[in-house]
Amino acid sequence: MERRIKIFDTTLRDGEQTPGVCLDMHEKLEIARSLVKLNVDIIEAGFPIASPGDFKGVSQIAECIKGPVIAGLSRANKKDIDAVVEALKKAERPRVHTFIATSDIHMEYKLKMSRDQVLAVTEESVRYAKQFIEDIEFSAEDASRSDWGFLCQVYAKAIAAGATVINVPDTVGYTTPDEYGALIRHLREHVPGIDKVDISVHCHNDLGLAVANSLAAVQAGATQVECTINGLGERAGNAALEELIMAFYTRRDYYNVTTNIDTKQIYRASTQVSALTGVDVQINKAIVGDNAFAHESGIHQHGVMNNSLTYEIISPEVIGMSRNSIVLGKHSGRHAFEDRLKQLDYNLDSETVNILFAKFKDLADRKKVVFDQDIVALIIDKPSVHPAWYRLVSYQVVSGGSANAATASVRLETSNGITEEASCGDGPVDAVFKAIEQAVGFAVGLKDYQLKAITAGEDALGESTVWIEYNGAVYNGRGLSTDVIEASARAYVNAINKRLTACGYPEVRKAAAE
Ligand SMILES: CC(=O)SCCNC(=O)CCNC(=O)[C@H](O)C(C)(C)COP(=O)(O)OP(=O)(O)OC[C@H]1O[C@@H](n2cnc3c(N)ncnc32)[C@H](O)[C@@H]1OP(=O)(O)O
Ligand SMILES: CC(C)C(=O)C(=O)O
Repeated sequence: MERRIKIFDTTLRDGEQTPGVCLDMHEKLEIARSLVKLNVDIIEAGFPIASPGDFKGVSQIAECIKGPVIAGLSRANKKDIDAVVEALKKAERPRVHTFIATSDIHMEYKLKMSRDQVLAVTEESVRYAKQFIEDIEFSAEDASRSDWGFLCQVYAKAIAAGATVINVPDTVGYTTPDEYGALIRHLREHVPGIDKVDISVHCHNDLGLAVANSLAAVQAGATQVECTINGLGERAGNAALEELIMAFYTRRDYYNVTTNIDTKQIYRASTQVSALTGVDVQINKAIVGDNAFAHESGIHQHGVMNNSLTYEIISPEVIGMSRNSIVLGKHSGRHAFEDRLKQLDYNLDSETVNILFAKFKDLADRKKVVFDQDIVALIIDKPSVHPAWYRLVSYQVVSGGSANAATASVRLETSNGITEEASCGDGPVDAVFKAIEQAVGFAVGLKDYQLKAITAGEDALGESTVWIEYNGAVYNGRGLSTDVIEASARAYVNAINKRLTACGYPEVRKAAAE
């Protein structure tokens, strides 16, 4: 009989640990809603003790998102556990996820604790959390590099103290499929009470083995898999949700397991997470990369024309990707546009549809064909996601001549009216950024800048992502336009708005004045 594997999504916690990724509360809620559509079993919403923003993100998700279990991460101490319990107060199905490292190297150099101390802290923290919340997940950080005998003792203590899930992380992506499978089997044979709890796996991708290791663990009896959309996460990332799910789906004959995931939501979730985090999906990425269903060579094309199964093991419709990518143009009407939104599974209120339709018409005027990706980009770019402090009204640039010098002027709208500034720069984008910086009146702290085309063709929609840094925190902004300078300016203003929303205007002004 097929076993059902629980899917624990940690895009909003471990995924957010991806360098350069910083999601605000609105973005976290948008992603959480997509995770509900995907039908994941557990959403790890964040690490509440980490920052007030993280706390707020977890509590908002706990309040607004119904259906999946909502988990919050804590170290193995009372202060962290209290923060999780408080943040999850309004959750329908709360879970405390507490962890402590068990490898000799982590215990000696990081925690400076003996094995006996770690055993005692494991028991205390699980017992403490259990007073408030029934569902407790315990993780032995760096489990794959821990002594197996000691690991069995730690998990036995956690289960005796009330853990409902024990997680076996490959924290540094060190293990191999055979070794990890053997570890899971060893735990199943040697940890008292393990048959009463879920066995979870959490794999990092440092050697590119996160998905392979997770699959081997499932074959060895793991019942829950932790993963992220697009494989985001600390360093090389975590096991990618879309790869795991499609491996289970496509090779059901081999793995003999099922999940509750609605595979048709995969492409949408991947696109959304990529846009909101500013982390591109590599073109040859399995399942969701641009080339995943592209056939370049003649022999392959010939085979696919005769029968797509010759070279396609998954059909793109299964992950919610439309085969017919040319859809709408400037002569399309509102009915066709609304119909397309529904096909893409966006059920938006009529006011949002009105705004999007106007943007679509504007885009269609500048672009011959509007692809599904363009429409999704417009939806993700919708203004309600971030309260705007500044709005780009217009800009002008003169560039060329010696040493790429350029001058730019910008007009920004604020609640106090219009502000206008001009500046020189090292090229048009630099000049526009400097003019915007002058208009807002404080040092913005540009950290990184990226520009890409959403679809192919000379009239493609350009997408710019800008990362700025303030007080150690990084904020990313995104801008869309068929004009790449305008896209860049919009992204810059968007990042500034996010930074102001996170830390408030007066504080920024004060810091700039000091
Ligand atoms: C493998 C993982 O992905 S684990 C999750 C990693 N994620 C993050 O760290 C992101 C969020 N982290 C943070 O914001 C901060 O690190 C905080 C708020 C958690 C802690 O900040 P600080 O108090 O400034 O401590 P700092 O991060 O410098 O050091 C970690 C401390 O926690 C201790 N610690 C680490 N893991 C654990 C644990 N599981 N249980 C108990 N204590 C722990 C360390 O020994 C160190 O203690 P010390 O201050 O007594 O030396
Ligand atoms: C907290 C644990 C699960 C973790 O993220 C890791 O070990 O990688």
